Amino acid sequence: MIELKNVSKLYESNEGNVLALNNIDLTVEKGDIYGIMGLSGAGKSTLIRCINLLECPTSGEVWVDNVELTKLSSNLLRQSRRNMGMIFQHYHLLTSRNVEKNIAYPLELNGLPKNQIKERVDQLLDLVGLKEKRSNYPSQLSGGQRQRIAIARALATNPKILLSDEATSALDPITSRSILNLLKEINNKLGITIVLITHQMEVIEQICNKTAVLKDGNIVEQGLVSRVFKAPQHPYTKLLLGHRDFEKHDPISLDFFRNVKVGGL
Ligand SMILES: Nc1ncnc2c1ncn2[C@@H]1O[C@H](COP(=O)(O)OP(=O)(O)OP(=O)(O)O)[C@@H](O)[C@H]1O
Repeated sequence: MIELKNVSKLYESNEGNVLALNNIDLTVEKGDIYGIMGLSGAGKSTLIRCINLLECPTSGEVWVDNVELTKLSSNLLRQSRRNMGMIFQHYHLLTSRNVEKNIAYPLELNGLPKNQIKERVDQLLDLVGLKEKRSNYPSQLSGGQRQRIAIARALATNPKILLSDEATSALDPITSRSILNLLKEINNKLGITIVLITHQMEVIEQICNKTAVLKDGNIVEQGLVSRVFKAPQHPYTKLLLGHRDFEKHDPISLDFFRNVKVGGL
């Protein structure tokens, strides 16, 4: 279980301060696929990076499986992070290593013997359906294949939690769907809890069971996806979902809508 308690993040700089997260309370239960949605600048990346403390909250507590990460020494934090894999919009694969070596990388860092690394890499290649690409380099793969390898690498150390930072945003709709299906399969088969951030409401609808809507660093609504999508309570959620329906059902009008300045409507 992941719990954020009263988490705030203030970025301070000479250009001015930005309160990216404002008193966030969030609980993700074991086995959830929890989707955090919001527009650009809402604070999504900051929030997901606070879960594994890639970003340190200015105040508040982060708990994972009853351990308060915000209190851990850097050594213990490093160990705790092994329980959390992460995938990114632009994959972050190592270009000088082939597929096999990319997946093996975290296992090498953990000092696993070579024969066990090979066995684990084989299992993971099987899971993501890319056995035949084991000798290829990232530059020789499509975006969808790169993301599959990034997922395999993120799962190499058997994490209990997978964090997904806009993992399908750079992909076409069909490839995006296949990656989301893979994430769902991983959640089902391996019981891995997934937290994802996205600005695409269809991603939430396709695989998440719970969601939170983030606006200007505040969670304005959270709950079961089935409830939030059917009966949104907050005006901002209604606006986001209303726009999605508009996009889905009326693409011709949308072209017009895109060209109209909001202030001029
Ligand atoms: N390192 C930083 N220093 C200062 N301000 C930052 C920093 N990182 C993010 N911010 C600001 O914090 C706010 C939230 O940013 P964040 O990247 O978390 O939003 P986001 O919802 O992930 O946006 P996007 O979808 O565009 O990636 C923004 O106003 C951003 O400019």
